[in-house]
Amino acid sequence: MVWSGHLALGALRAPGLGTWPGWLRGSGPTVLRRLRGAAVVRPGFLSSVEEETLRRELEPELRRRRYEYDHWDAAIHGFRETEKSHWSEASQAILQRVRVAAFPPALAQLPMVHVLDLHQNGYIKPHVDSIKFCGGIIAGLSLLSPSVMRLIDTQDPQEWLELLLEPGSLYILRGPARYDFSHQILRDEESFFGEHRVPRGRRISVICRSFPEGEPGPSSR
Ligand SMILES: O=C(O)CCC(=O)C(=O)O
Ligand SMILES: [Fe+2]
Ligand SMILES: [Mn+2]
Repeated sequence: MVWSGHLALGALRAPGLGTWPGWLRGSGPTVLRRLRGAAVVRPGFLSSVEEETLRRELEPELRRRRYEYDHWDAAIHGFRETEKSHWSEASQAILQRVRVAAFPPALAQLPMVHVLDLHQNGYIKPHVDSIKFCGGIIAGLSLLSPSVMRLIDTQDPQEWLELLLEPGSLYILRGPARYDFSHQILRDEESFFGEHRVPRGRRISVICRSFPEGEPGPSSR
């Protein structure tokens, strides 16, 4: 049995089941309890002006690169990416909002922001971010296309949670959602949230991460 929010007809955004909002659906009450506060989606985190600000800043940098398909063992297929440290003032203000929303004030964060452009036929296979390069918190903005992120318990594949990521949404993975579950972005053919088809177009994500634990943090942050 699948526990989920109840989707309004014709709309992806949905009222929740109890205290669980409709942009999360999972295999059962256990997974919902375990990941409460650990896997978070905030739909409409960005205003349409903010979305456009990020898109316009990123588009010229991304367009210079080619989509990559040929890494047979890589988690991500059909993508181009960049690590970006210099941002316009308007974008810095947006990223600052993300940092405040996702990270406790004292936690060291990676200064470079990861920008990932997934082609409409691109997808991300299940993986857990390497603890060498990423600390305990991952926070991602989604632009352009909706998508479904699926989390699966690495010890028990029957336990899963799906996040509906609309353009302008912010997701946060921490604690068990970051370490005990793999995450993936479904390819277009498999992109459903419950019975609702979520057509996958090109998607840009802007991802902030905390500093790897046990690594010396950057001195001036
Ligand atoms: O595109 C995203 O939101 C997630 C990307 C991801 O999982 C990664 O780069 O490790
Ligand atoms: Fe990842
Ligand atoms: Mn990556």
